[in-house]
Amino acid sequence: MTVVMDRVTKTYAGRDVVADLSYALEPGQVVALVGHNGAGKTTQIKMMLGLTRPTSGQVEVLGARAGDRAARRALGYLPESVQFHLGFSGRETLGFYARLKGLPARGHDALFARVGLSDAADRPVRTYSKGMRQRLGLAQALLGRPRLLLLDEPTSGLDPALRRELYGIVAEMARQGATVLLSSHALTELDGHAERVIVVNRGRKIADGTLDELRRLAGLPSRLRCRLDGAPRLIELSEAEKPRVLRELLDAGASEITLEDPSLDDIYAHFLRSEAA
Ligand SMILES: Nc1ncnc2c1ncn2[C@@H]1O[C@H](COP(=O)(O)OP(=O)(O)OP(=O)(O)O)[C@@H](O)[C@H]1O
Repeated sequence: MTVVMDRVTKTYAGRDVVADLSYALEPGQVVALVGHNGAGKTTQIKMMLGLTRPTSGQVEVLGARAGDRAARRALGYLPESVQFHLGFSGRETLGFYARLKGLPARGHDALFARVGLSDAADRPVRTYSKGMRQRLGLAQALLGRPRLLLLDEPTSGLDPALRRELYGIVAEMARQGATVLLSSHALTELDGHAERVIVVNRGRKIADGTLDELRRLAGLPSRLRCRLDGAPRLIELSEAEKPRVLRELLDAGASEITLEDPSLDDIYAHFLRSEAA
């Protein structure tokens, strides 16, 4: 296991911002930690980094207690908002972080190429767009080929092309055996990018599984629209009813049939609702 959270609670000013939370992350997994603002995602990441200790429970990273030297060196972290020295070039910035990780300051051309910054490496960060700064942040997180990559809201504010690229890099890291944990506000954009989703609300885990499993668990109906006898029809139907209803509609001569599965936002809202109930 890359990460083991074992009955972890973190209390700030008498309030549990992470409450009795347990899960384990495996090598090669891309896992999304999904929850509203204040759900406790960053606090969990901070405990994995060893920046703060759990009030109770254990956080284990790569077989050691979170924050131990060996675990820290095998970790890559991209904070939610990256701030760099604007006067440094990209290359100087990466060199600085490499030294902090105990790596040589130079010789990171492959990393610049990987994040698409080869041509800008020697320009000051001041001249970088938001997307370019995020790429530099990602390059910093990838230094030293981490076995655990923690990305806090990595796609917020990114355009779709850059988002796709980021997910491409994430998939490649996972193929090479790294565990990637991404935190996110929304399920929607994770479709196809995270094989497992952990939904947290007010510090508690309320769902954990693949998107298909969460879809099944939520059991929300799909919406079928069609035209039957000249009139538009809208039918809500469960997964199990789909084949029968479709057959009957086709037999009855329905046309313009479209089937809309519940969106990931619907599923997310369902879990939040069921927790509040
Ligand atoms: N050092 C701290 N002292 C007191 N309260 C804190 C501290 N750090 C976080 N909190 C509180 O803990 C709760 C969880 O915060 P956290 O940053 O983990 O949430 P999050 O899910 O990452 O949210 P966001 O998406 O806004 O980053 C919030 O209510 C926050 O105000």
